[in-house]
Amino acid sequence: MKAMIKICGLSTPEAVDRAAELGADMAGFIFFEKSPRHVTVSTAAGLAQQARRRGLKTVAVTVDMDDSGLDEIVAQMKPDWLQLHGGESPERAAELKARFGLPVMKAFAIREAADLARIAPYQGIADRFLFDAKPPKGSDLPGGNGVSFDWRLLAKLDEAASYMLSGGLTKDNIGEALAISGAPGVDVSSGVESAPGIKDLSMMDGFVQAVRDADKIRSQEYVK
Ligand SMILES: O=C(O)c1ccccc1N[C@@H]1O[C@H](COP(=O)(O)O)[C@@H](O)[C@H]1O
Repeated sequence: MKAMIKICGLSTPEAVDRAAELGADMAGFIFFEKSPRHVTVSTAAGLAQQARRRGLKTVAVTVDMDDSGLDEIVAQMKPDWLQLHGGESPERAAELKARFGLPVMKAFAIREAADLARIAPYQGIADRFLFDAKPPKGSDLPGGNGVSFDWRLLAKLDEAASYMLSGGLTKDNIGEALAISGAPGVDVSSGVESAPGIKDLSMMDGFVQAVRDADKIRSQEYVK
């Protein structure tokens, strides 16, 4: 089984190129001003065009954004996906899906089993779920905190569930994270950075290689 890979918080042409060369599936661009990964709409539009040309699906990462902000992003960046990383209700997610005709990835902050129950009203609305850790106390960021949660919680999810695992993933823990969770996809941001917001190309290499190594182990286990 080949895990889908999303590399998030890209902000330079070099990092977009490397994500494509490495065979990542999705490139995420952050629209959240407090984030060290925040990009302007015009920067994201240029990088997304480059990413699309190189075969990556592009994701606009937004947090409880209003209609006018979203209109501008969708018109200029033309994302393939909308990631909703705030407290967007099922009704809001459905409204945005219909408004833009785009698939929606809804993020959930997970600490305990009860947090996973919150996905129920989004079934049939969200095209994919994204499971991230709850932000640490005092953090200004709803995501991109480099914090993990207990991956065992995901092992009980329906095998057909479309989701990505995120939160504190690195080349050193991704093998274990995939083995424990069985996640069909992974999303990384700070785990491939040398400093907040600065993507490190060799860390990107290491992360993708570690995912592919884990894929091999998973497919051998499947054959057994
Ligand atoms: O990365 C950010 O700064 C960010 C800001 C606002 C919403 C979401 C954000 N990132 C998401 O967080 C996870 C990755 O976190 P980590 O750094 O690997 O722990 C991923 O889903 C990003 O889309």
